[in-house]
Amino acid sequence: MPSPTFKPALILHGGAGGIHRSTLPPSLYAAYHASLLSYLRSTDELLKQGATALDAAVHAVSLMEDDELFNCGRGSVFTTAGTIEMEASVMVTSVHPEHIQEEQPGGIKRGAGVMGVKNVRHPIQLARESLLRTGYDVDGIPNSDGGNMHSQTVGPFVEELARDWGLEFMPDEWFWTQRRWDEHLRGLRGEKEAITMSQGTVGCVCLDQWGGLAVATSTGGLTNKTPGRIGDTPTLGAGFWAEAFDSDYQVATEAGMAYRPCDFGNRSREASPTTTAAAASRWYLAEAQSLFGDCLPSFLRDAPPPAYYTARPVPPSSSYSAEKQPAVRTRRKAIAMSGTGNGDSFLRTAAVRSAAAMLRFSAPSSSPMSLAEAVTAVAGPGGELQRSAGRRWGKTGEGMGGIIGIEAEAEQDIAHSSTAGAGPRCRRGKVVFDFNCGGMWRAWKEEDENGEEIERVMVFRDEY
Ligand SMILES: NC(=O)C[C@H](N)C(=O)O
Repeated sequence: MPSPTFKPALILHGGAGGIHRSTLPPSLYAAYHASLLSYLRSTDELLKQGATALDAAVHAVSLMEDDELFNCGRGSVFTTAGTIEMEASVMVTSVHPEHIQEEQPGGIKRGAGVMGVKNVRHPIQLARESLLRTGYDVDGIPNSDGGNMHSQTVGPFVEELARDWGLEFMPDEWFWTQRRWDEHLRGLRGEKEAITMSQGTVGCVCLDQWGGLAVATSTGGLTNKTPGRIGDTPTLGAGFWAEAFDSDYQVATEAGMAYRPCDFGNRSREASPTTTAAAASRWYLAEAQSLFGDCLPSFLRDAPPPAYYTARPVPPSSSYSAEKQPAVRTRRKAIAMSGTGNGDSFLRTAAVRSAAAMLRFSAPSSSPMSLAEAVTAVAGPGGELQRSAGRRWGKTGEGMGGIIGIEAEAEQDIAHSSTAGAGPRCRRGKVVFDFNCGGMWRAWKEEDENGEEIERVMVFRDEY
């Protein structure tokens, strides 16, 4: 286990949709606010006591599954047939490369989704068990945990597993709520909702003290969905995602090396061009050109360096003195996201993995994207989700939604530096979110740059 050097961070969402000031009564706002604040605080407390990101995120979502305000667990919406079919998922990653594979709970499978679930009180706990029980240990030796290596499993088969694994079951009446039933009936009659809360999926993203990130998401789906419909919530890359990647780069200057601080893509603190990865690629290309000259194929001999992601370049040859050798920095980034909204649109756009890919493949370049920018590009106003609705935007609910996430970063010297192996330098996570519709219920906690704790609960862009 790496040392506990990260400041925990977390964000919850309680759904996004056509929520407007004029139709949101103060009493309903107060109820959501109180629930979200209390779950935020108890989850934060767990993280501070040393819980893993996975356990903390599952804790938060379990609380929301019991709270009928939210569209998950008790309080789930109904299908056209008047049944409840729930979906949930979890995924983990870590800022530490060795942590994810070897030691982080869930590191083997990384992500798991369950769908078409009935009567399981906490579908999120079923998703957690599905993640942790793999049938094998990290070395591939079979064990008897009763699990398998599948990433997605469906009811009623997954309910059998839930029984075997000792999860709690509840009768239909537990899940039935008047509010959702009325919504179901109004929907069948073709009446419009004043507040389209049926999109109230819940999600939680946590960063723990060890640099572990986890996302947990749970939903009843969309009001009056067709029985058997599978949404984005249990589908990897559509409604949830977590991944980590190295953006290695070399820093070489005449005088030695330059250090680029961890900046989460904040343009106002952008490093100078001489310290960017693009500069490093140029440096390597120049080296290759001078060493191999005409032996290089013409596209490499004459071409400018690529602006896209490249594999880690080989360190320079031994003909260079120690002073002139560049420092090799590894900036490892870990991200996790949870989406909420029209799941069919999230599926069609592979929404959260698209955001992750934007970030991953824009680095290292002279202008790597931050997670905030990628989330906005997908779920912000005018973003990929909204565009995917075409002329149906605003009419069918298509494209509507929001995404929450956390980006964490650690920077290490891995060669040619007196601090090589000194461990990660940056130990904060950055909470991000955006949405393209009236509102998104969300609550978050993080540390600002001065170490001050920020605690917020909001639904609109501005305070209620
Ligand atoms: N409430 C939601 O966010 C709905 C969910 N994304 C779905 O389409 O199943």
